[in-house]
Amino acid sequence: MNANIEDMTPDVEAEIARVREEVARLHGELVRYGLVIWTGGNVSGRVPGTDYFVIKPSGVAYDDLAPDNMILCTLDGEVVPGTAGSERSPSSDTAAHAYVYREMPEVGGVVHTHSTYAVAWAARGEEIPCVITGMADEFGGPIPVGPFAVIGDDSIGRGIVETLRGHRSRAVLMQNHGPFTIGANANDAVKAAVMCEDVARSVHLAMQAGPVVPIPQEKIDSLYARYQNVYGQAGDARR
Ligand SMILES: O=C(CO)[C@@H](O)[C@@H](O)COP(=O)(O)O
Repeated sequence: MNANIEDMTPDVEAEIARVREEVARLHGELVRYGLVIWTGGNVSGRVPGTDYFVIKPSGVAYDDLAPDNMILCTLDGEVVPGTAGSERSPSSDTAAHAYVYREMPEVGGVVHTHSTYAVAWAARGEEIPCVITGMADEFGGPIPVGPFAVIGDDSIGRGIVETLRGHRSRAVLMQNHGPFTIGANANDAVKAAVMCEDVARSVHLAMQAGPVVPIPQEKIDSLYARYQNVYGQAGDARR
């Protein structure tokens, strides 16, 4: 894997700069939607057409995140030396994000949060059943639970990939930990994190008051197909 900054073309440098800006800015969306407490969450974005991704430094306050302190990594999860931000330690979940990018080439963004309701489902090790139309739209079925995995190596990444590969859901609740989401790009993965917490909260509240009503599978399928293919504006990127 080429990690030599001297070999980067101006086009690659421009893409890295774009992804640095996007990833830094999207951490603000985690705060805006109330998905993170203190520094407990991270966003990364693949640099399209390269073997790099950008992720935040570990344990740095969200207010202090900026394009130049985002960290450029190879798909092996190694920091690219000599690049902006490389003097800092990358996110604790860097190996997990790297594993997902290596194993799922269609994924362009990965997000992790400790959002309250999704973490509560993860603590119970219980998947979120698909009982509201907004969930059928976005996730096409239940949000599954992934295995318990230690933090710091690629165990979490392996759990994410084994749970989400071939699954409609772009969110997984890693047991006893919390949600990880994937997307076509970092913005798409942040959207999945926002929607995951929203449905985790709604379904949790519904279940406190009594049994929930299942949606027939064929209705879930048609809601999912409509939302993925028709919803929004004709010119919009669907994913
Ligand atoms: O989940 C954990 C640790 O439990 C981490 O992802 C979270 O605290 C964020 O860590 P980073 O600041 O990204 O290193």
